[in-house]
Amino acid sequence: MSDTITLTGLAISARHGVLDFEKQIPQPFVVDLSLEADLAPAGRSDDLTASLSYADVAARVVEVASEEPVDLIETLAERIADAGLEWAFVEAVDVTVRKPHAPAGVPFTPTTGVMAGPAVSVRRERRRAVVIAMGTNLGRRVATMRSALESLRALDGLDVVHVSPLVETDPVGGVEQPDYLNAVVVGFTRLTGEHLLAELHRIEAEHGRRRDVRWGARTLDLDIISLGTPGESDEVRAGGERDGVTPGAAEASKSPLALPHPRAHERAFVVVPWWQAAPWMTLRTPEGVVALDDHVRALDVAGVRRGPVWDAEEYLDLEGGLR
Ligand SMILES: Nc1ncnc2c1ncn2[C@@H]1O[C@H](COP(=O)(O)OP(=O)(O)OP(=O)(O)O)[C@@H](O)[C@H]1O
Ligand SMILES: Nc1nc2c(c(=O)[nH]1)N=C(CO)CN2
Repeated sequence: MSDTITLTGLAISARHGVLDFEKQIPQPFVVDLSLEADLAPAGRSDDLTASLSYADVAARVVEVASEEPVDLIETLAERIADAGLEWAFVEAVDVTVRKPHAPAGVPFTPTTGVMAGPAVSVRRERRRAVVIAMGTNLGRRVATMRSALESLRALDGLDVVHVSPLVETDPVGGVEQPDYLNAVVVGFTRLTGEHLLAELHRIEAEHGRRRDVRWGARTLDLDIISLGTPGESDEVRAGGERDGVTPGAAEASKSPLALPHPRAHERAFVVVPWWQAAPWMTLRTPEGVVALDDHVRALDVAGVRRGPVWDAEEYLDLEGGLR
């Protein structure tokens, strides 16, 4: 369960309802709203810009409720949920809309502690495609990969849908080190890139990851390769601060996150297992959005070999599985 910002009992006067007079004469609506987001950065920094002001949230709900009247409280709840998800930082929204004076032909009697009248509740989650690359070249590599996969599958907010076979790969990056096992998982997530990255760092740390030599040996490396669908409105493009690499960042970002991963497209140890897991996908390269299936054919894949069998077969997509 993620962190939440909750506003309870927001009292609004508005003109929604199926009956004609309801669109003429305002009546009370009471909204409960809960926004899921990662509040740890704000909690640690005590900085409002790392969060969302509940005053802004309240104002936005009033604004949405004041727009042109609709028949159903379902529609109002849907609109409020949509407005909540417009904040990039929000991962899911729970909304309850109550109509205490609803004209139902029967009076509603307030019960202690419970507001009278009809209510609807909806939950809407952000859902974006995500590609995560895994790698290890220290310790018990297969056990580490299996355990890391279990951690990813257990991560609240991430649905793992396709898992590649393990590939064994020559180390890339110039540092003398053992061969890697690599794999790629593909799925959907409601988490923001920053939140997902924080969770990946936690999983890396739980597997003994130490950050010393860049591109050096590691027990576990988890990278976000892409978030959202390349070329679509939900694609996340963010500039990283390292190297001054800005892979087409749409806006300057305070976060160290670089998306899509600026080096993934040139790394056969990422592209080959990704293609094995989900060959129909696309990726963004410096030349634009290309089909993974075309891109893999143009890549030097000499350093990538079939790896040991792991327990991921049950998640493997058959078409994209080992060939
Ligand atoms: N898309 C991303 N996925 C993972 N980490 C990222 C991403 N963008 C930026 N980072 C940041 O990069 C930092 C360094 O990551 P890491 O130590 O895994 O680098 P590396 O694996 O040695 O090199 P590379 O980034 O080339 O794979 C991380 O602390 C993380 O904050
Ligand atoms: N073959 C291979 N080489 C690498 C890898 C990796 O996962 N596989 N990761 C690196 C830094 O992320 C550096 N080099």
